[in-house]
Amino acid sequence: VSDEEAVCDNDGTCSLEPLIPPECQLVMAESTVPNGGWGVFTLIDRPERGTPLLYGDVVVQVTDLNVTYAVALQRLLDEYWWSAEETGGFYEGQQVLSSIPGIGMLANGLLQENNVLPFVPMVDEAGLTRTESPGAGAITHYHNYTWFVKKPMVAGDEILVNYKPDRFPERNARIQQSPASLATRRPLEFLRQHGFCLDNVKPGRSILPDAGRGLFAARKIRQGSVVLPVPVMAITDPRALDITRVSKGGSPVDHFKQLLLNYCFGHNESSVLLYPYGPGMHLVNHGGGQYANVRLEWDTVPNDVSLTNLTQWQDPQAPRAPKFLLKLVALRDIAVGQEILLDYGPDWIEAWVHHVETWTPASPGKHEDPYTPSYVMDDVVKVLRTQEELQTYPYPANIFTSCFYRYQDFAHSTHNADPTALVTVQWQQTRHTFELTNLRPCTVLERDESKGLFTVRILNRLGLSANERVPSVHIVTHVPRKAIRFSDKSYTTDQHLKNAFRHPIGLSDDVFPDQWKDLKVKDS
Ligand SMILES: C[S@@+](CC[C@H](N)C(=O)[O-])C[C@H]1O[C@@H](n2cnc3c(N)ncnc32)[C@H](O)[C@@H]1O
Repeated sequence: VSDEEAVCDNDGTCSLEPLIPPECQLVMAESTVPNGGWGVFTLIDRPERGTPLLYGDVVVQVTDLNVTYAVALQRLLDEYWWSAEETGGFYEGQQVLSSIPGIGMLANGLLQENNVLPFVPMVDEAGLTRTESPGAGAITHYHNYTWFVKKPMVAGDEILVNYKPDRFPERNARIQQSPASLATRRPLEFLRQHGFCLDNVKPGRSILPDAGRGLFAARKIRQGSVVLPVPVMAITDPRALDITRVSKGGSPVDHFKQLLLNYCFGHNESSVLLYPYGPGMHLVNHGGGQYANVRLEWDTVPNDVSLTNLTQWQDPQAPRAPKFLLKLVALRDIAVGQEILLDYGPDWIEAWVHHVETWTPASPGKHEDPYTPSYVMDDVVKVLRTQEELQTYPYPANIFTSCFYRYQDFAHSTHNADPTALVTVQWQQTRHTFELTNLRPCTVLERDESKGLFTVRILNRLGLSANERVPSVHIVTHVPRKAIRFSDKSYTTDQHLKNAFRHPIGLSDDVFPDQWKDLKVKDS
């Protein structure tokens, strides 16, 4: 097998280029974990703890999954999704799951053997405000979820993330939990020959109006070469991404689509959606005609997989789904810093044009009660208001305050047999205090201006485990400003806007497998 392929210049001159650019530092290749599917490997030594592995992942928050049709994404649910406790998405809805389609989905895990650790995602609307942009609510606000080296690695090592045993019972049952006997390193020659480079690109703010973030070339990319591998996972019924909100009386009040739909591939003659995973693809925007500089093509063609088989693979008991691998290929030379653009196809363009023509901005709200996202409040509000002050000077109705507080660190010392007793403790920072799972609603009772410290009342939120729930009135003193944040109330962020754009990316007719075109009108 050759590790070189012909790459051609615009004038038609062809030369042999290695498949992996010599500067490449991270690749996707077959995992060393038995039944592990794809894995991620470093091509360089990484001796320093705390250094970033790659650019950060986007996180897509999925709220209140449709229970009737969720079976159509059973594989994703069982094997690939993370708890919103990890990503801070828990306030988005009543039940929230986080998809981390970059390293979070691609890398494998071996219980405590992880060599990378993620740090909190950034959250912002990438300039697409609900009062100005038809793109508002069409992109995820959660991004730059970066994985950092936890244990020094040498070139060839597989990247392993931490799957908590209770998080992926199905996946953990599938993979062997015997790290001592497992070699999690591959020879560099193998990785260079069979791997796909993951760091040809990097994220940035798109050059296109209303598009949000985008993906850019991190090095010169030659015409015909692979920009990114794009493994995909099938969602066998698009209704799995329908959200039906039910009124208190029990009747449906709202039909809406999950934001995740905008990150899927689809075809108008098929009910199958393909959800890409691995870093990068989620940030590739649409550029039509001459603006497109990449196309998608199959690396591993799923020709022998019928729609029936595809549906059966959703069953967690069925053998592992076959690898469906697309790749983004450069249509021409792409210079460093150029945005990577893919033609999303005529259906997407038509839907977007219609959306822009019919879109109306969200009303800015009542004068005294304007909408302001929590991250803007965190930037601008320096003096936090007490409960008493809020009576006269309320915050915008869409936000509330949250505190980083790990009750289990104090539960022992504050235990009181009387569940109605008032308990007061002094805030202390422990090793895990600033993990997002410890963010919980709180109200500010007092402010000590001179010391910049606050006294707060700690409250409970959905999703907290029993040992994290405060039983009674729980007051914490000496809380620093950095431990208090603004949070958005459930269902108020842009991804819940009723007029937000929803449409999958179109896979072209020749790429979308014929055997999955179940909606195709048959020639008589
Ligand atoms: C796969 S995402 C691309 C990444 C996205 N821009 C982000 O910031 O997360 C697809 C969504 O990006 C936006 N988008 C992509 N191309 C666009 C374009 N040419 N013009 C406007 N919006 C675009 C649309 O909201 C679309 O549904």
